Amino acid sequence: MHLLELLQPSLWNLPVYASVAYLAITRGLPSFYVILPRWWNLPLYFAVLYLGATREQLAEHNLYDTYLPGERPDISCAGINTGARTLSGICNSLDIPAMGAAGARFARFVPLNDTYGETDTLYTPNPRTISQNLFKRNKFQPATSINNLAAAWIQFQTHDWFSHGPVNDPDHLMSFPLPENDPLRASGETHMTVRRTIKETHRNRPPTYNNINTHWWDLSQIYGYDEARHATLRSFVDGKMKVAEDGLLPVGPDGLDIAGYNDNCYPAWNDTQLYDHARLITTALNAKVHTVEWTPALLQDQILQVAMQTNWNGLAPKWLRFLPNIFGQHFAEAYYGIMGGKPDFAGVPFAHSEEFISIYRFHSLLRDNITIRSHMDNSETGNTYDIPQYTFRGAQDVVRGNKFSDVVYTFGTDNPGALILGNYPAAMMSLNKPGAPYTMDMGVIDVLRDRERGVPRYNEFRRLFSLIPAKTMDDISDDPASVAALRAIYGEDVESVDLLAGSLAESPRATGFAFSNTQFQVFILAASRRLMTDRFFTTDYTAAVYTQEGLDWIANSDFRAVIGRTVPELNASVHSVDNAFKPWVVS
Ligand code: HEM
Repeated sequence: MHLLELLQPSLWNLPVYASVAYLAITRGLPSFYVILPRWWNLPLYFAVLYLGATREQLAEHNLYDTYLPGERPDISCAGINTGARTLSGICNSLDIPAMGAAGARFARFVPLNDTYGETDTLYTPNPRTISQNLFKRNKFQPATSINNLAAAWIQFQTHDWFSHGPVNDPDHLMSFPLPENDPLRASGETHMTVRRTIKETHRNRPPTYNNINTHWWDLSQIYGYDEARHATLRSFVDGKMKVAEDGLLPVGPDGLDIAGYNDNCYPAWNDTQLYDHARLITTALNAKVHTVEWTPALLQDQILQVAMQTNWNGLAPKWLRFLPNIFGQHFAEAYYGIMGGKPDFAGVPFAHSEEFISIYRFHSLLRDNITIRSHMDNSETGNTYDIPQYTFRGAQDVVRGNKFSDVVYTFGTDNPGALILGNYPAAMMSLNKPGAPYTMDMGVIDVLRDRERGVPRYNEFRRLFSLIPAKTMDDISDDPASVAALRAIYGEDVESVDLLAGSLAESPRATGFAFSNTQFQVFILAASRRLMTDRFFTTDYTAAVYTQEGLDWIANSDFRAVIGRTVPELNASVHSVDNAFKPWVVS
């Protein structure tokens, strides 16, 4: 039996302070690390320290490189402008130039031996039953603490961080029988088939998967990550990206957006210099908005507010920042903030991981429909879009068929869906993606991808992330209906609960948290790491590289300012809240 399981019954019930004392003693005081259920009940600064200690613990136990020594491509940075982000992400690290580049393998946050894809259990329990009986939304349940911009924002970020590629493997399929009572059987279908993810296989170790995007937080979803694509995005005048005549993103022949950016105050600079600096500055501002605004909106707790501000700005007040650091790297990260500090790889090259992707399976955020309302008086304009109408090429109809200010206002005042069981939009379960060979049940696909890629199921995942595993279904959730729903699928077999199912069911959650504590554990590790490992957020976060104007621009902007600048009509609405991702006060 695992040590954590032995501890569980007493820990779950003991008051939190007794748990701290008990675990500090049993684990040995020097590490200061304790696994705390309900850590959010700790006093503010104790909780922040606890999160810091957790991050160190996770960095020690949960980082696994998928490259063996000598396997990374040998790349030279000679002749490359290392003062700017490269398109493909090479030469961010000057020591390991191929680190984090487009096409590099995903890393893992769990030991490699635990990452063999599932075989015997791949279709058990039946993914379609999980999708239809456990995930599917009957009635929309809103996440009332955030607005729909928060949902749009996170999909935008994930498209920067990772992609397994637009096309899956046509030669390797996953296929399983539809449940007996499945409505699809009425049309003669007996099985559901999904293409496998394209992978690399290796002798005597698990397969690996490649990120076709760069791993760096570099806005590659806007700027592109290969020459051919990039050439179509740039205007090559004054460092600007292309925008359409109406000021919106240009549209490609496939009916999908192409991205853009503007602004210029250095007239002597050529197009490339302007472009390189604009990209650095915009990218850092994007990272700041995510760190100190999006995250505290999703995780509305004062502890997170302080923790995320600490990541970006550090705990030290301005007038005490001159003090030299005599305590080392970890102290510096907390005292001065990560930005502009020394890089910290925790001994493992940076890459996003499969486990990181899995915790962002947030499709339940999506609304069944978007009803556009006027930013002038909140009245409905008469245009409503359901999921098939607002996704893929349909997004153009929403953005171009309405006043842009009304669209952004609607997103600012609508809630997305809550990340709980029974709230996954039904339309996402019969999704027709342009070019895809079959209709997709995204609930099925979310489950199958994790099983296929060897992301551990919920309970094992918790163990591997130093969390106390559930002993019975009742330990997963305080909500009897959620527990009953899990039992109806998984019986008493708590080990078979899928990661997404357990995460959506999990409660209690930290005060104000939109997602589970299990997902949050991954978040603690990944959110800091993508800043700490990036040269342009650490060593080279300087006026010499960014310009002082650039650093000031980042320091003085927030997402409300970005929206107010871009859509001035919304300046008042967006400033009706202290965080642009919280529901705006209606006009
Ligand atoms: C606008 C509506 C959306 C549509 C149409 C959509 C569609 C898709 C599709 C087609 C896939 C790939 C399926 C496959 O593996 O074969 C996918 C994957 C994924 N989606 Fe969405 N999605 C949407 C919104 C979101 C949102 C709001 C999030 C929030 C974070 C999200 C997170 C993810 C993640 C994490 C993956 C896995 C990516 C990977 O395996 O590389 N999606 N989605």
